[in-house]
Amino acid sequence: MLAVHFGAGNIGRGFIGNLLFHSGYETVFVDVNAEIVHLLNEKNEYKVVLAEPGQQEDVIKNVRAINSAENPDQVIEAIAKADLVTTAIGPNILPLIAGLVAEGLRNRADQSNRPLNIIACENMIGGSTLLKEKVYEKLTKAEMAQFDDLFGFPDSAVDRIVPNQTNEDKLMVKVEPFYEWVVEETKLVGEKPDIPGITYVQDLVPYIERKLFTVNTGHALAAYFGYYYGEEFINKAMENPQIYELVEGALSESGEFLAKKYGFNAEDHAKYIQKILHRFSNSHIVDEVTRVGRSPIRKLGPNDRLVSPARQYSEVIGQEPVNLLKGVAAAFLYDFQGDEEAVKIQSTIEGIGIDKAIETFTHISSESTLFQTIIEQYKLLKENK
Ligand SMILES: NC(=O)c1ccc[n+]([C@@H]2O[C@H](COP(=O)([O-])OP(=O)(O)OC[C@H]3O[C@@H](n4cnc5c(N)ncnc54)[C@H](O)[C@@H]3O)[C@@H](O)[C@H]2O)c1
Ligand SMILES: O=P(O)(O)OC[C@@H](O)[C@@H](O)[C@H](O)[C@H](O)CO
Repeated sequence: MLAVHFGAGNIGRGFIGNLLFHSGYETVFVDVNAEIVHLLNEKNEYKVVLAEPGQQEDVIKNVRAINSAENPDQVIEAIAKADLVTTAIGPNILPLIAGLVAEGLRNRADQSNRPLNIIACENMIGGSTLLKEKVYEKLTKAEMAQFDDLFGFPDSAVDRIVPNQTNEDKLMVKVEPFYEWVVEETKLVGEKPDIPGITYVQDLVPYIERKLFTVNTGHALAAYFGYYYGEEFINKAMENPQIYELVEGALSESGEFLAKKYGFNAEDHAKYIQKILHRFSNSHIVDEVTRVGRSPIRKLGPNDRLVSPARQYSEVIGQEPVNLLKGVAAAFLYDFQGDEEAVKIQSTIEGIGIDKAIETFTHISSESTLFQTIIEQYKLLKENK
């Protein structure tokens, strides 16, 4: 069985490639990082190490790679032969691979009627759905009908903390022991991929909201407040009682609306939150606040981990969240110069002021009380910096 996976980065090698190997797949990674592509083709294997006492090592074999910037034709050929296509490249990159995916699927449909599933494993609501939309923008009406029959784009939620790697062995990936991969069964075509480790569900929305608005919401607060208080790493930030309290407070707020909206058992959700706080504090993982806080424009988007739970909390619970809005305010103070989006937010604030910047990035109306609280919190944090 052949899997084509876009993105041989942290989660691609550290999680998806790992599960694919143990499920019997040969994996072809598609990436634009020439060094990683070269090394994967030279070694055809890499190590995954568990970040825990004992540091258990796993060797992932049967892998190779294609540089899509240099050899797009090889990617098109690989998609024609694949039994599964997955991605872990980042939400902002999905539109950029749509043309190549469309070409690959078109070429495949010309040769056979074999169905194929394309699963985006990104931290966003509706990642595969977005990729499908972008692929369909490249198609004729007749091709769309043909693709509807042949190709499935089930959404998914993936959870495993994989920090940026600083190992001498450039292919090796250190990962946390925990993992979860949930895939929407109803949008699959053909046979269900037999991958132990995937949980298939009928409706993905509760699962992706639970993951994004707990793991990633808490992570974002730890990153933005960690940065604010001068911490370099997430586990160190979690040692600061002020940050811990803010993160735990935000998770209890998002948990309140999630439990009410989806009927989650409150006790189980409280355990889920405690487990996540424990994962953030893992001393065997060195995870920079700047990785976790990366792309703040994306993270401040109306459907992402800060604004969506804040808005939904106020709608479902009927009150304003405190900690979630502090998280939004802290993101507006994130001025890391190595992050293009952070630089853009700061120059926008300078250019049009914080009020207009909040409206621009969060789409929260300046009429709303949420908006006023974000401004107040932003000013307080700025004054006390
Ligand atoms: N790292 C984690 O803890 C984690 C966990 C769950 C989900 N995710 C999600 O997985 C996705 C990837 O995150 P990551 O941490 O692995 O990032 P990463 O930067 O380590 O990996 C992304 C990879 O995509 C490659 N890439 C960039 N443009 C490309 C293109 N046009 N075609 C092919 N490859 C391209 C990059 O070279 C890189 O190797 C993101 O959506 C992230 O939110 C990450
Ligand atoms: O990947 P991002 O930028 O959406 O979010 C950063 C981290 O919160 C994220 O990568 C987590 O480590 C991951 O989602 C854990 O499953």
